[in-house]
Amino acid sequence: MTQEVYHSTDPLHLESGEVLREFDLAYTTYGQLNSEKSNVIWVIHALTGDANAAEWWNGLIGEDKFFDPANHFIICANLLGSCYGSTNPFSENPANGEPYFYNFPQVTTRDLAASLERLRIELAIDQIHTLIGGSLGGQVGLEWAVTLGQKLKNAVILASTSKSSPWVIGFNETQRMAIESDSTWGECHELAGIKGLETARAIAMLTYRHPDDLLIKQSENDEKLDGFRAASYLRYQGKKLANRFNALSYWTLSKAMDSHDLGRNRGGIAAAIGSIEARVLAIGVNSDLLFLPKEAQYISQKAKRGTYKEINSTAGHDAFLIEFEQLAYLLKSYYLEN
Ligand SMILES: CC(=O)SCCNC(=O)CCNC(=O)[C@H](O)C(C)(C)COP(=O)(O)OP(=O)(O)OC[C@H]1O[C@@H](n2cnc3c(N)ncnc32)[C@H](O)[C@@H]1OP(=O)(O)O
Ligand SMILES: N[C@@H](CCO)C(=O)O
Repeated sequence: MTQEVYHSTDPLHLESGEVLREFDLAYTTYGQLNSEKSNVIWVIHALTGDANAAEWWNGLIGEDKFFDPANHFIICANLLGSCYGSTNPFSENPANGEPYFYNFPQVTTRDLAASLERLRIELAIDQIHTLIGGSLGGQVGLEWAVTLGQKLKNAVILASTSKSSPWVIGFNETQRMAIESDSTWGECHELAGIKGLETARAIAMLTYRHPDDLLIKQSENDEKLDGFRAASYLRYQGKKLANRFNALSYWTLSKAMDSHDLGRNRGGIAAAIGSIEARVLAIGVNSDLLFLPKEAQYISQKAKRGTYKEINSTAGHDAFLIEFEQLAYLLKSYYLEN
């Protein structure tokens, strides 16, 4: 495993019209590029993930796992705006030498894909065998797949969509409202809005799970009036994220998710999906209440060479981070068929 930081001094022109004069992308690699340069697996993390894909996807990546560093060159970069080593709102703004804080520019999923493209060029990777990402990672993956053309062979898009629905945007807005209601929001330090972030994560968790999942794991054994397990679970999850993330990065990346519209300036989403040269495997989760299975099905239907497969789980949206055995099985059958 290697962990590196790519520093770009070439300005990144963002969709908003703003410019990032320079930026960093922290990235992790596992395994070696083979002599044919044909074994690249590029992983894109979700909203609060990091570049260490073999940690959070440990059932899928690692020795004797589906993506094995003995055979594959696996790479994952921390997304721009996130707080795990890439340029984010707490990074120094080269225009004034101060952290960006609330002046960090709006970044879109297309901008995030453009930053990954810079890293690909820097690493002289001419061919990506498989690009794989879930949720926000799937959105960025789709954006990148459109521009990669024949440099990409397979795009695996998990629990994601070609355009963020009003439902997704609505949930993201309630989470930002929670952050805004924190009296420390607006202050310039890493704990600004942190209590609000706890609430935001608690709201988000309800969209990442399914009612049946909570019924199985958080039901009460005794008859009580208060102190419910579901309540302590959500509070715990809020604190857990607040201990490893910050509200400004969360704000930035949730806005990026809202912005996602593969068809923007491309004649609509059907045309944009249809322009992807790679094979596309869209995987939905039957219990996903956030990114609905029909959104993944749509991607597979509009792709020139699309396949749809489904994870069966009570886990809800986050099943793509949990159901490793099914994922490995679906991937294996997909590669055998294609
Ligand atoms: C530096 C980094 O960590 S960044 C990279 C890691 N993160 C990512 O990549 C983001 C993607 N990952 C995720 O979103 C999550 O980790 C997931 C979806 C994969 C798994 O989520 P989890 O929180 O582990 O699963 P789950 O919903 O079952 O909750 C289990 C946790 O809730 C706790 N819990 C369960 N029920 C309750 C309850 N009633 N009250 C309080 N706590 C509870 C458990 O003790 C457990 O705590 P732990 O995480 O400290 O072990
Ligand atoms: N649970 C995921 C978000 C949903 O894809 C994360 O925290 O990154």
